[in-house]
Amino acid sequence: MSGTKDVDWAGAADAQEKSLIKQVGGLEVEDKTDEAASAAEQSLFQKIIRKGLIESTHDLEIQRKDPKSPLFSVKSFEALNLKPQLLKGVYAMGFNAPSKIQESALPTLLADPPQNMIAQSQSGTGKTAAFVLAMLSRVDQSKNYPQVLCLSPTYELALQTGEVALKMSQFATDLSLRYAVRGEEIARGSNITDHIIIGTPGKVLDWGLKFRFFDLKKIKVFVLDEADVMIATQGHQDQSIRIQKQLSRECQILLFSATYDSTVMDFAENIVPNPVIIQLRREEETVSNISQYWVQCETPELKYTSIANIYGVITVGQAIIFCHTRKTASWLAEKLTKDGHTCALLSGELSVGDRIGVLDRFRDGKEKILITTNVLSRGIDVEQVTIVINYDLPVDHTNGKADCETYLHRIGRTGRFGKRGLAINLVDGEKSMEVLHDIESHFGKPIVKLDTEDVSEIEKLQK
Ligand SMILES: Nc1ncnc2c1ncn2[C@@H]1O[C@H](COP(=O)(O)OP(=O)(O)OP(=O)(O)O)[C@@H](O)[C@H]1O
Repeated sequence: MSGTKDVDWAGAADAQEKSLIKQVGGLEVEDKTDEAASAAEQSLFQKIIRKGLIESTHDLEIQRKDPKSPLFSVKSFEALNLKPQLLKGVYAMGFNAPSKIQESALPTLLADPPQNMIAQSQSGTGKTAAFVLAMLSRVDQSKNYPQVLCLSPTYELALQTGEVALKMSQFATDLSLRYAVRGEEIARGSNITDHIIIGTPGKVLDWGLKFRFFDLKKIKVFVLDEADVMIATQGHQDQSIRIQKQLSRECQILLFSATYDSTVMDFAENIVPNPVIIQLRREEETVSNISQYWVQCETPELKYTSIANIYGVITVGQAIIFCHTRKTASWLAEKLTKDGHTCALLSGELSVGDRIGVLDRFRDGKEKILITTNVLSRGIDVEQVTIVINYDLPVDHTNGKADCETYLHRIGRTGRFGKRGLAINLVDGEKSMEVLHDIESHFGKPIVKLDTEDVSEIEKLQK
């Protein structure tokens, strides 16, 4: 899948540069965190930057409503009795064997009589591929009306799912798909003849209920994708429920989510009657292979000096620096660039396409330092990052307390795949010292003080 080719990176950098010059008048830190990237944008960004399947060694938890029904899982796609064209499509996508969640979900997804399902596993574990395969398998091509309906939270996410469906059905040429998203129009009084509809809740409601372009009662499979993102959008929850109420009692209802908090669960149980629930626990991340340090520096200037000192002494592969606000991030990028470092700046005001462009350049090693706000702490996977610097420690913006989960996500960007990584935290006062102590006691691993004025101390970092 592309998404990077149209990116005008230089243009984006120029635009950032201009806004940076406009914005940055002094050193005072703007009290605005970078929350601009919505849940849907984050999800899209992660999907696009992901290079493949995230393998998990963690166990699945499966709850069945019917304890008598045997639970089985498959180790191969052949065992699923798929239509030959679909099996061919799956292999053409480079899938050799089902992923962990697919092993257990697919037999249930394809079972007869159909069963409802709620499935949760972290982003990238193969959920989309699983439900798309179920969607495609249930279509009866001899009937020219919509039989499968998939709701996505946004236009872009709907298109992503559609692309997977198109690839997987590349050999099933008589299967057709239609997007129900903004910009797609149909003449009044028409009937949709495509087998599959993928769309956003508002448009689907219009097409199905208001204009009756298709019959919701004839839908055999109803998929709610990215339920966690869906409920984060005002109105989507109600629209989804209104659609669900129109479906026949036999319709198979499937709900997928990357997270599993109580709001998602409440929504899921409200909309999916009598489901099989499959959960893949998130891989525990640890800080065990990351050396953590902290540096006392009371002012932004001193924070800058300590970064410069570290760079002056040791050879750093690639680094990510996390700031609390866009303004600080812009200021730091400008200052480091002036001092001859090649830096990239990534923050929430960039479009998803521009963010991908910045990240691609960093991955290719065109810049050695990536400065960012929280936008990036999840989902990025750059193998060569050897050092993470918390220019500002992560705090929960609602109460100002240590945000340990974000800390783990941030420093988890280094020391991946068992390699040793380095995390340096800049502490600029009592408040951030408190935050540091909270993080230290949360993970139960010491964060060691580092004097960046002392060359021999910095040299030790490399050993
Ligand atoms: N069985 C498989 N073998 C190899 N690669 C796979 C397999 N299933 C999915 N993939 C690939 O792994 C990546 C992640 O899969 P997918 O998008 O289905 O995950 P997801 O759990 O739906 O993620 P999200 O929650 O972000 O929607 C994709 O690039 C997909 O092509």
